[in-house]
Amino acid sequence: MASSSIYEKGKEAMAMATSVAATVMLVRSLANELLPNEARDMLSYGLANLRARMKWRHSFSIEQTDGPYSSNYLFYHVKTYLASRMEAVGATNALQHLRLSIGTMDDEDTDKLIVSMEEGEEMVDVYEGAEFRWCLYSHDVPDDSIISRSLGRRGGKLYYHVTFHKKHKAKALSGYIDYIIKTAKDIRDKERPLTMYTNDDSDWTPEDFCHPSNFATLAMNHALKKSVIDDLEKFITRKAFYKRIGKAWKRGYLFYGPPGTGKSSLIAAMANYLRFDLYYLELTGVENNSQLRKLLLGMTNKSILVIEDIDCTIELKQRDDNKKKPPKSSDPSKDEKVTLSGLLNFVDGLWSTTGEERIIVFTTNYKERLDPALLRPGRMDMHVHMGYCTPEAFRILVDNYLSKKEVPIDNLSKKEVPIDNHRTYPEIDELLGEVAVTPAEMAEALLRSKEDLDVAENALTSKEDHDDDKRLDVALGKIVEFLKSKKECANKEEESRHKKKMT
Ligand SMILES: Nc1ncnc2c1ncn2[C@@H]1O[C@H](COP(=O)(O)OP(=O)(O)OP(=O)(O)O)[C@@H](O)[C@H]1O
Repeated sequence: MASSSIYEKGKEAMAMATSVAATVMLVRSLANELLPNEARDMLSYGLANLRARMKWRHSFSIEQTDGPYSSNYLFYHVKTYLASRMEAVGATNALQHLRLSIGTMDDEDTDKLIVSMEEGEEMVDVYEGAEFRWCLYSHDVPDDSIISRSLGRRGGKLYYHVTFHKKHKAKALSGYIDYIIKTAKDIRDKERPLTMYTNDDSDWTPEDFCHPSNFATLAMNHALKKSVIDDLEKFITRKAFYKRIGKAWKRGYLFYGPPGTGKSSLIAAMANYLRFDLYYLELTGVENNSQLRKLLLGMTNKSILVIEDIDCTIELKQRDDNKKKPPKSSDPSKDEKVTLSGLLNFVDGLWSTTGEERIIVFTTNYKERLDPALLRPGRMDMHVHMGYCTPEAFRILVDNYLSKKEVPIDNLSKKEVPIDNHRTYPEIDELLGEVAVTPAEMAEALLRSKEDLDVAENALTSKEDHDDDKRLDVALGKIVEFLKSKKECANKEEESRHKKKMT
């Protein structure tokens, strides 16, 4: 009985489903026959739109106000972030597929070309697998428009509207916005001009820092350069680690080597790479610990403290030797003379309370003259030897000074083609093994031969005379001559030293 009743109900349901399906098909074919094409298109567009609205249901806006930058903080961070996303896709792609445009920044004091979103344009950004649809609107949309009605009247000039799937609401409000702010801050940090400070008694004097040195142009062995970059990278990403182990978030470097080997250039490259300001501390000019304390506290975070030529600060070494003598005043921190090891202890104490990243760099031409206390583990984390010009470093200098050919890397920038090989290289490599030439001397020789070439080329008229290979032959030929004459001088000096010894 029961089974026959289930069978009957199943039959009824089948009949009902068949009739509904038949009705739907009938309505669809009637609609297809009776409705004009435009109406059919509108219907399907409306349905698609409705489906999209259901899917992209959640949204919010970030608006620009008439106030200063600080009150537009989030708006400009979003602007910077979206511009970088567009640049990441490539300007041409962006123009074609996302309808984005290239314009000048109108809200900041710069005429730098940037890719930015224009009013009414739309772009999709993907964060951790979630899609976020961004659009830029202006408050001038009429009050009765769909946008105004759905979003409410906007008080500012422009606003970004972002739409996303409802399931990504939590991700949008926490992770995504934080990510946008962090990315934009990093970009702005990179674009921020750097400052170099020097000390005058107990005050810092600022100056614009625009040293062109960077890791690409720095002539040093690749493996050593990479180890410095890796160390910096590791350091700046380890805030939590330093906090956990209760140590000041600082890193100490000692750069040593003969004059002209690039110690100052390496410091400049580090500052440009990290976008850190530089504080050049002239220790001999600091009277006592209270002045030193004031200077150290006056430093901003994300900065590099540089103390150059510490081997020359003999006075400080003597102070170190005499430091066992008791201070005159009852408050030792006030008039006690500054010493190198005292400085390091001071730095440790003061910087451990700031919780921000700081770097300290010492340079010396004579590492062997340094107080062993300075060299012991834990004082300077990395010792970097800057040496005489090697064949590897020489090739970097040749690229810096003589490379002329350029190839486009994208639509906005070009890269110079490296000069990987030349018939003079084996001879030059051999000579570099025999004579000690600093990168500074080599850079000067390359500059001289480039200038000579430029003068000679300006006097030429025929096209073939500008041949790049011939240019290189002449320039590198001069470098061979320069190295040979250096070798001759060195041999003569050696001979006369030898003669003096014999007599
Ligand atoms: N390794 C290098 N790579 C590129 N250029 C270099 C290098 N070393 C020196 N130069 C060139 O020589 C100039 C002087 O070098 P720099 O001041 O960096 O050397 P230094 O080792 O700091 O010298 P010093 O000990 O006398 O202060 C630089 O401005 C740069 O043009």
